[in-house]
Amino acid sequence: MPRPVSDALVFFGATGDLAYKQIFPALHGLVRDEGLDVPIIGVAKAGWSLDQLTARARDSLSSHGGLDIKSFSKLARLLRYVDSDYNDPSTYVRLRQELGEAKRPLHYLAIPPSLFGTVAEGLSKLGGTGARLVVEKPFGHDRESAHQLDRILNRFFPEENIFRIDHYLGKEPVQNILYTRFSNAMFEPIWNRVYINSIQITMAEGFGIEDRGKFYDETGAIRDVFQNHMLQVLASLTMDPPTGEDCDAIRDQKAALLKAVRPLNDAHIVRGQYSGYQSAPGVKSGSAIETFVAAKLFIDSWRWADVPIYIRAGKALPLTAMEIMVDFKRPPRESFAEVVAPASGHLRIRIGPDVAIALGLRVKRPGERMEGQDLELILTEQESTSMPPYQRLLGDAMHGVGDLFGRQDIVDAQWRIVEAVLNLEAPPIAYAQGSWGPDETNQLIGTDGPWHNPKPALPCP
Ligand SMILES: NC(=O)C1=CN([C@@H]2O[C@H](COP(=O)(O)OP(=O)(O)OC[C@H]3O[C@@H](n4cnc5c(N)ncnc54)[C@H](OP(=O)(O)O)[C@@H]3O)[C@@H](O)[C@H]2O)C=CC1
Ligand SMILES: O=C1O[C@H](COP(=O)(O)O)[C@@H](O)[C@H](O)[C@H]1O
Repeated sequence: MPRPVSDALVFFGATGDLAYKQIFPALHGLVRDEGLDVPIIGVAKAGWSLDQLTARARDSLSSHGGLDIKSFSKLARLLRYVDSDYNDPSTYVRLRQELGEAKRPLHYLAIPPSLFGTVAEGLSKLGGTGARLVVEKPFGHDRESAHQLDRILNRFFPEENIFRIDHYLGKEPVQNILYTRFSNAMFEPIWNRVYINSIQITMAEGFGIEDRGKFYDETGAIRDVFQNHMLQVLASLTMDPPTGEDCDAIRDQKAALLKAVRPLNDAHIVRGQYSGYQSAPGVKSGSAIETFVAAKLFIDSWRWADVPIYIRAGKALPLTAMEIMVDFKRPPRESFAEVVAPASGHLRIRIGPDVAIALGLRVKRPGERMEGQDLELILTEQESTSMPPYQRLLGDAMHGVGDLFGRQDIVDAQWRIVEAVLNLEAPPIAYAQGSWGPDETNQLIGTDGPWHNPKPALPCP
């Protein structure tokens, strides 16, 4: 049965980094492509006016995603602003006034996670039924606080109206991992411990924490991207095929997979902090927050037993790119008496900034001798021109469609994996900005290495 469409969109965190980089472009896209025509209300406490918020939206579009004058004027007409502290009860009274006739608003919490509970409680006093709540990651600060947060949210919102957003699930190339695996019968027979040696997933960011010091210094790389984005990508890559077609078919298999991932311990993790991090505004001096994490994981299942999976994510690395490398085993003996480079046979999946799926093969070099070379067959390569993830996900949430959002048991399984490494006593290891993180990551990968370092994006033709 079609669900009613939300009749207003409220976004908390209107002056923040996420709003600037992603939310304004998504709202602009929804107005331009999907005719979004409801009040859009930003809430923050910067002391801004509506004109300042509109100017910020214009600036955001010029730098991220492009400004279409007609759509922007419509967006500007729909835009409202409430400047108030989320801890102040009058914020919600003023919000109710701005909502006017709207009865089924979508509230999007793009704010520090420590405020999710306070805002959800404030919203519950607005009255009416049918309001939806979109909650950003990280969902909670650890496993226990995620349970507590669930209890709070479930007190005020029915489960079907809660949308736990992880924008990686809205990324076209992440959806394509599942699509390619399960739409080509050739992959399933080799997608296991018999044929796969190891897997590497790297999320590299060529920039630091910029002006997000306050948020980041309460969060760190494990909570910011590893517990959510990276483990979601891992689940898409390694889960069993979905059975059934309802919206939980994929999520059920992801939950089963994540529950089989062995929890991390300190022997299987390297935490790093880039030099200079502690002088960023908002960061405490002596901070032990990690800006880099590398981990070795195992999945305790028949399919994946003993296959090491290496995940790395960090800021201030040499470039911005996300790539997966699935390293296939060599044949049981080398028939041509050659020394073959590591990862000669592989599947390389590039998630961003450009997109590619490439099959690495060893083929004969032309000539008289049976001598080979490593080549890549690029299966798909395209510029990322698809719908931006936040546009896709906010559009879905407005329509009450939850397929691409997290679920309570999945979030819990993700926290379970990282729980023991969230508060390690050993401080993070310093690494130079522009390097690939601490040298200790090479010991972590050992003979399963070397690490596959993604290359810069190819220039557009
Ligand atoms: N930035 C990113 O690239 C991404 C961020 N996210 C998630 O989005 C969320 C927000 O992150 P980000 O935008 O980077 O954070 P920022 O610190 O940049 O923004 C926080 C926002 O919350 C507002 N705020 C904080 N405290 C209060 C308060 N007491 N009352 C009113 N407003 C308040 C701030 O308003 P004011 O400026 O007025 O203080 C600001 O608008 C996080 O959960 C993060 O995990 C998810 C994906 C990507
Ligand atoms: O959630 C977050 O994601 C971004 C990276 O997102 P991407 O789509 O650009 O890969 C990261 O920079 C940020 O720290 C984190 O909060």
